[in-house]
Amino acid sequence: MANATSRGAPNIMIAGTPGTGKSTLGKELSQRTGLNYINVGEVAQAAECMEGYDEELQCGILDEDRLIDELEDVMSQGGNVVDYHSCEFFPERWFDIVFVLRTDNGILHSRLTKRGYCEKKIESNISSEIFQVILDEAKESYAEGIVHELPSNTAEELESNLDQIVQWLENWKSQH
Ligand SMILES: Nc1ncnc2c1ncn2[C@@H]1O[C@H](COP(=O)(O)OP(=O)(O)O)[C@@H](O)[C@H]1O
Repeated sequence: MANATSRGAPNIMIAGTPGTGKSTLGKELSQRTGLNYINVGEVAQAAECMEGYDEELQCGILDEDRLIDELEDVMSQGGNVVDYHSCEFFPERWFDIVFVLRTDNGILHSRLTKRGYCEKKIESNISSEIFQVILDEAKESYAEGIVHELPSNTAEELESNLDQIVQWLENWKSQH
């Protein structure tokens, strides 16, 4: 079974409420570091890992077991940046570090409005962000010290987050 010591490069999880900037950060990080970017929502669609549709929240319902099977090989190899809103159902052994992006309510509201989400979906996501649902789930699911909260409101914060993660990656490489 692959673990951090047998992987040639680390696996990084980028989690957070929709609209907090996961794909913006994840894609840019991949470009700067050469890590493989995985958008879990897109993989799930392409590999038909959906098991229905939530009419109220207007989103697909993920078949988590199928998705995990689908990603197992690539995750075992290491060197991935994984973008998905939640991370509590992934195997803990997959990730060397988990970042949870956080965005102020007003900013998040305007990003989700621009995205064309219905009011119910916006409210549900804003309330999830207020109650830091994703952050708490991540903390409950991964070892202490693995989960890090990152502010994601401005271009300056994006740049600072990228710098911090690139620095962490350099340290990881020098230690493995
Ligand atoms: N740190 C940031 N500062 C300002 N705008 C951002 C930041 N991160 C993301 N955005 C913008 O917010 C919107 C949502 O970002 P996105 O990466 O698609 O979020 P997610 O993948 O979490 O749903 C996009 O329009 C993006 O350009």
